[in-house]
Amino acid sequence: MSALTALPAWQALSQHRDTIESTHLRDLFAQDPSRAERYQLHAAGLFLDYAKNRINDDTIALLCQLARETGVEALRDAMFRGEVINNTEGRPVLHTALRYSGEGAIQAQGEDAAAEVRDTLKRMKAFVEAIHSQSWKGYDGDAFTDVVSIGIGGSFLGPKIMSEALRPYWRGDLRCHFVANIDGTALTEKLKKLDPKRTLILMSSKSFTTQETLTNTESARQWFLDSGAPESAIGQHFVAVSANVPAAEAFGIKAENVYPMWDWVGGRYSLWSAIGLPIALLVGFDHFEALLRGAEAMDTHFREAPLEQNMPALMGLLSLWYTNFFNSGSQVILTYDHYLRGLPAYVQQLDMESNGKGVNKEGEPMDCATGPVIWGGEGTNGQHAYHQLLHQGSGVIPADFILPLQSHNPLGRHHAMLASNCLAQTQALMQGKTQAEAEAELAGKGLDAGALTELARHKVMPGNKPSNTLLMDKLTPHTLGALVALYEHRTFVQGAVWGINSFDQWGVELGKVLGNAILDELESNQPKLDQDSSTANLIRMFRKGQIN
Ligand SMILES: O=P(O)(O)OC[C@H]1O[C@](O)(CO)[C@@H](O)[C@@H]1O
Repeated sequence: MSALTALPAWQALSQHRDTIESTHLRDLFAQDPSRAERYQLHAAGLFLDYAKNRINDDTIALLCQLARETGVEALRDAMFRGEVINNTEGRPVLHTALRYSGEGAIQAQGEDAAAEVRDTLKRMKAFVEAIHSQSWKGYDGDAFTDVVSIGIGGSFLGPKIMSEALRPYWRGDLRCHFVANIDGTALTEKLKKLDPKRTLILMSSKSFTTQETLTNTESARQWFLDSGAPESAIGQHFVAVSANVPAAEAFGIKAENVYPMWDWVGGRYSLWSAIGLPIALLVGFDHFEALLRGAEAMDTHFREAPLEQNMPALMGLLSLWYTNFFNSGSQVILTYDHYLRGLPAYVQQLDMESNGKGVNKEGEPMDCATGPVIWGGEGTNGQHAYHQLLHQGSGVIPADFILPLQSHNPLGRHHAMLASNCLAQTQALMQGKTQAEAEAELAGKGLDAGALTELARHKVMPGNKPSNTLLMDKLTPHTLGALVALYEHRTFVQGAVWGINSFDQWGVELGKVLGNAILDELESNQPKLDQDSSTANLIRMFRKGQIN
């Protein structure tokens, strides 16, 4: 047993689970009419109803005790102070500094991170306004109409998904096209519709070493030059965001066109930095700042609210409750808003790259599960597909339902219908359907008693399936910022309890190294194949371009 699973709170939760297991959620609601009032929270413009979780007051008390025994609050405070909590890379973790609007300093290994952020925001603002006012134009005097944003992972998902989420706020004078994959089709399909004279290429790579991003940018440069643009025009059309300014300059991007990133911001936490420039270009700098303020409001709440009333802490602890005490290997995020359809993929990267770890900070193997599989999609589409498994599958898959109360596109009864589906799903998962209810539904349909009982068995839904419901008045830059920061901190809380480093990603680095070695073999004519027999055979086929 590890120090973690031996903790008094962990042990108490293991026993408490049996108490909870013996009571159906439906009965918990029946026994306590005030349940919804007791298990709800407001923070930073968001409302969380967590009453449909398999919990009682003891569960919350024990989960908060576990957080205290594992030092979650101390680690949180150390993160905000800029201490080196990413121990394997020797770095502070300061994405919260990116949205800090105070005047004070935040020390990050001898630098004032807050001052650097303020300077960068000023530069970003000037850049965005120059493009919008058309004081910065293409080399032939044309205003920019299109931006191609090249980046991958955290340098892609945040800007893309948040831009989609803020579509109602787009200015309308610029389009943005996101290219991440090394698959040449991705870039080719985007570029073939664009006019190089009116296109700005925005390349985002914290490390400036990522194969996909470097290769896509090189190909975009070639496309630009092949169109007849002079080499001297590169400076007007290519901008980069990177923590590696010398490498960006060596690549041919002018120093004044390189916007900084810092080692103390993880890629998957970086949309608040210059990595978010595509968002600012699409919605304008005021809305980008509102996004930062929403995140900052959630930071303040996370920092100040006691654990029992702390939205990210409670969501993180509830997630851990199911992962570690109910063996739920996955969790689903269901957004009832078309603009938020990308959020599950965003949280998937955020959570799985952060908490997909098998050893703790000391490098010792974990003896309990860590990061669950995160997946999801937009309602109501999923109701006609994978919700079947949520309702009648054999495991427990906790769900987060997210619903803005007002639509940006009020259209007849659409929004009420959308909301009714969202609420009905949370209710159906919680209540389920008993054998008696299923039989009552079938009565009068002309079935004999045996057939009726048998068919009813297929219609039984166990219920007792937990969910959170997150509401906001409307999806705005502010509420979106708060929502994303909520998931960031929820991820942090789980990693802190598990005692893992949520801020490195050695697993994804392995693929990069092996990929380069195999690339050399694919492009070589030498028969030498220093690979296992399966990989060697696949390489041979690629060299031939034929499967036979
Ligand atoms: O911004 P970079 O350095 O190009 O990295 C892109 C992405 O690659 C990763 O390192 C892993 O593939 C992510 O963490 C990161 O967001």
